[in-house]
Amino acid sequence: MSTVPDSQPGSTPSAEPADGTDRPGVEFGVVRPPDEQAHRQAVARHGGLTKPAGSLGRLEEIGVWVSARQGTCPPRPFDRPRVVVFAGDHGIATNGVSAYPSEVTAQMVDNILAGGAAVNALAANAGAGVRVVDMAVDGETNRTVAAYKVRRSSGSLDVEDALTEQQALDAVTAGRALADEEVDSGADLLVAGDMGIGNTTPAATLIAALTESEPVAVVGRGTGIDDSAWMRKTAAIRDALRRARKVVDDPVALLRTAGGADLAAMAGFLAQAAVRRTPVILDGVVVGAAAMVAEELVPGAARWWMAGHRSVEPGAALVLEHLDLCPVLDLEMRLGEGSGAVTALPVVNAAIRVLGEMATFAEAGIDGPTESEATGSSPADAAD
Ligand SMILES: Cc1cc2ncn([C@H]3O[C@H](COP(=O)(O)O)[C@@H](O)[C@H]3O)c2cc1C
Ligand SMILES: O=C(O)c1cccnc1
Repeated sequence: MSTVPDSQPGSTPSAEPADGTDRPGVEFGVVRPPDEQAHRQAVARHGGLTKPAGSLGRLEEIGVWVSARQGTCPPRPFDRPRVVVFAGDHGIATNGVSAYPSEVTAQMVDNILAGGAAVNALAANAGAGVRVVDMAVDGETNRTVAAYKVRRSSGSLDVEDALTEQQALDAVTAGRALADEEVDSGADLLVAGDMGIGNTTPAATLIAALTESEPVAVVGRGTGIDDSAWMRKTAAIRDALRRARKVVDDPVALLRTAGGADLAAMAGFLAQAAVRRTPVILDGVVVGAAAMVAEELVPGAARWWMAGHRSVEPGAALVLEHLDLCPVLDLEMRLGEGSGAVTALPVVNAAIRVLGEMATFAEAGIDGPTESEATGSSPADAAD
């Protein structure tokens, strides 16, 4: 069991400035580190299992990672993994930065609700439940889905802030509440997904701002844009970045300026998952951008996240480097929705079963390594 008690669900937004600025902030509890004792036990257990030391490669590291987050060795199979897909439109989509029209966002929300999206199939394969929330869809969704809706479409970030101050706070607070709801309902692994035409433009802008990169280093083809759309998208990132760079030290202001309600809610969700000591598998470039802001909101949160995959979007590689994360998979995926994260989940489950179910040399009556072989280090020893 964990030696550190669980943090309580999030407090309400503070009426007082929380961040040294003259405006109200959103309060998060403290992020505690993963359990070191469980980590050590898991490394030791891996060393005694009936295989040459280190032979299961990164599968060993992943099992140890889960043990340390669950505070127990061997780790438990996940009981209730949950995906929350954050849907929202972006004004910038009308500039021709996506290969698809904004109407697809609302249509895809219905598709996810009907079980027909990629994330539904991949989550079913991994035994994960899927929920979709409308943070800023430019259309009507049902009352349950829209319970946390902040506005219809976030602003066009090339010429205006994506959100007002209050909307940015409301969206981060909504994400925090959603993580609390899921954890309080028994979720023991969380995944954030994205659905929103145009959302790779704000994602790229946030990544450029936080990694001090130029637009051409972060811009990607998103849904599959052609060269002229690529140029419009790069120009939009450049224009948004001029304003975003001025607020790069203030995560809520950054989300207000160059994010959007969906990205802000994802950031609150990922930060609160860490506060609640609930492991997360990150998805691609959009979730990655939100994760980078979440780490600014709540330093140390990234220790509770693993990278499910390396999206082909160039910004995704910058996120992985910035957060020092090594992806489980590299399948040339570029979809979003949480699809890369739930594709990685069966591998994570495999790592859990290996650590929990394999026999030790002693149990199986198998000779251990000779002394010279026993000195080799195993991937499971890797620093966490
Ligand atoms: C049918 C369809 C399903 C999707 N599922 C995720 N995305 C992904 O692609 C979009 C981001 O790319 P861009 O910035 O180029 O618009 C978002 O909707 C994202 O969730 C989809 C896109 C489409 C068209
Ligand atoms: O990596 C992602 O999250 C991604 C890539 C392309 C389009 N939408 C999302």
